[in-house]
Amino acid sequence: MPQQVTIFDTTLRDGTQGEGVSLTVEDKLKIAAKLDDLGIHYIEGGWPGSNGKDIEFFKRVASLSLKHAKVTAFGSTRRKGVKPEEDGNLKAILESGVRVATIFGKSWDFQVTTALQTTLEENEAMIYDSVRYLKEQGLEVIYDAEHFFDGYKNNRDYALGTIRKAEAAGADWIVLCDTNGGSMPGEIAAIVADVVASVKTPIGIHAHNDCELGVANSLAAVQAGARQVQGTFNGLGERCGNANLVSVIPNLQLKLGGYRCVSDEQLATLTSAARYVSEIANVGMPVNQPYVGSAAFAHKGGIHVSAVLRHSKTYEHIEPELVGNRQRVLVSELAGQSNLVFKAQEMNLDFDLENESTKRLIQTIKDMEHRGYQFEGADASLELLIRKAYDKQENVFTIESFKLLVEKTGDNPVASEAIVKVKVHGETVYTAAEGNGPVNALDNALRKALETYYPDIRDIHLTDYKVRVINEKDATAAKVRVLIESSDFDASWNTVGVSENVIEASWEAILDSIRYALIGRTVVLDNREEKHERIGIVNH
Ligand SMILES: CC(=O)SCCNC(=O)CCNC(=O)[C@H](O)C(C)(C)COP(=O)(O)OP(=O)(O)OC[C@H]1O[C@@H](n2cnc3c(N)ncnc32)[C@H](O)[C@@H]1OP(=O)(O)O
Ligand SMILES: CC(=O)C(=O)O
Repeated sequence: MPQQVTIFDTTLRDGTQGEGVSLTVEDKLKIAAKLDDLGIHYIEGGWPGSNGKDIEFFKRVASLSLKHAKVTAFGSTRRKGVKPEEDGNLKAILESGVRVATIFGKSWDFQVTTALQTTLEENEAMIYDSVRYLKEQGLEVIYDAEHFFDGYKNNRDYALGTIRKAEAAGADWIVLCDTNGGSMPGEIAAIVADVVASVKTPIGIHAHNDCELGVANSLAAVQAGARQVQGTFNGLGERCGNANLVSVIPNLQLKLGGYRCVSDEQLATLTSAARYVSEIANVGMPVNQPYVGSAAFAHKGGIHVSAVLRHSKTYEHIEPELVGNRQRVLVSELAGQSNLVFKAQEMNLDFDLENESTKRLIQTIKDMEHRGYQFEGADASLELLIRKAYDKQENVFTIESFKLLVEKTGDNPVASEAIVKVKVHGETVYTAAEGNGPVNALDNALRKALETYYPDIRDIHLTDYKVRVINEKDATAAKVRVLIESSDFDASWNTVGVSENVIEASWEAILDSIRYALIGRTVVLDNREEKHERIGIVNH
């Protein structure tokens, strides 16, 4: 039977102590519901003694009717010299209506005398009284032993004495915190093993990531006998963050063997849950985030791709689907034929990959990347290149010319106007449009020219625009790479343009975006609708 490890998520409390993280009550509720779906056992919703937002969260969270998770409110032990029943923090926890309280107290003698500015005995009494009081009120109590590892290293007897007070008062869990994140896995393992042998209460671990060991230290603690892991999603948290549960969970369940945190079905939603939290928290996830990042199973080197297509195990440590991720192949100057085979299959393109065009296409891609293009983030431009190489391009329009007028008069904002001359289905169309900048004006003028023929174009929007200088040493004469993301109601796609002129680079990316979007769209000619089939497509 696998050993159950309890997962305690503190994204909504410790995670919000991370720089740049600020969650509204709605954000917190959405994240709580997602964590519950994933099978997280405890969700620490916030510190009701700290602010009104957290008080509101606890009022509203009951309406979520969570299926798995217990919601817990955080707070400190009673203030020095204050009775627990008169302590504001403890009162706020009780008033929040939770059935589980998580309170932290000091384990490090130095912290007691320096930060709390009280005596070692009063600190022990603060811990005992607070846990006892909450237990008497009928709550489950998780006791977080702040700075436990630093305290243990400085004064083992005192540190152990503080958690014995929590145990004597009836704590349900004692969680050892590496609050400053400075401990090494070997130290964590040895100290946890000593604690597990010294107290009867189940032990947990709360590790911070200051030495990039939050996950490693959590695993070491579990192997030494801890049965609860506290952490946050995507490692959000103060300074360098907390142990990243998104890595802790699959490591425990898929790697260490013998541990279980959530069901296999729930584990298969890990990637979408991590991405959801990243979206709601508005904190981007690194593409190379283990297990769930978009590059976690992305292969770029031709040799790797060739092997992975023969068997994914050659370059993948797990099947990505176990955590809800997927294999990807990137096409770049490091690509070989295998990268294109994969891409063509992924894009459902039907052409003979054995012919000479494939080799020429790879060379074209390598030459273009040398000139500054980057296709790994521009799948739509890549698809157009592949189609062109195999003569499977739908040339729905050609640009004859464009003109731009950028004018600044007096204190007025700069005005931009574009005129484009486009040949579409044999007809020449002139259009003019204004925009909030020259690129926007061009985009608007092109759409205006095409929308009579392709009414769907109104649903397409430019959703992201990035410019990168690619040979900085030439200053204003440097080349720029423009990456554009566009979307409609169903999908989003990325295109690239490169030039020494930012407008030309943008124009190239816009044209690719619109050309890609119009593949297979319905065209209106003489008030008749004609459905254009996507050519070169295999239907599976
Ligand atoms: C390791 C952790 O992550 S702990 C969590 C840290 N997170 C936060 O602090 C976020 C929320 N905090 C807050 O909103 C505020 O700090 C509050 C409301 C809790 C307290 O605000 P204030 O009353 O203005 O106190 P302030 O923040 O300046 O100082 C902390 C006080 O808490 C006391 N304190 C610190 N730890 C503890 C503890 N474990 N038990 C009891 N008291 C404690 C300090 O001694 C100090 O009190 P003192 O000045 O009487 O000595
Ligand atoms: C309790 C807590 O958040 C810490 O010690 O890091």
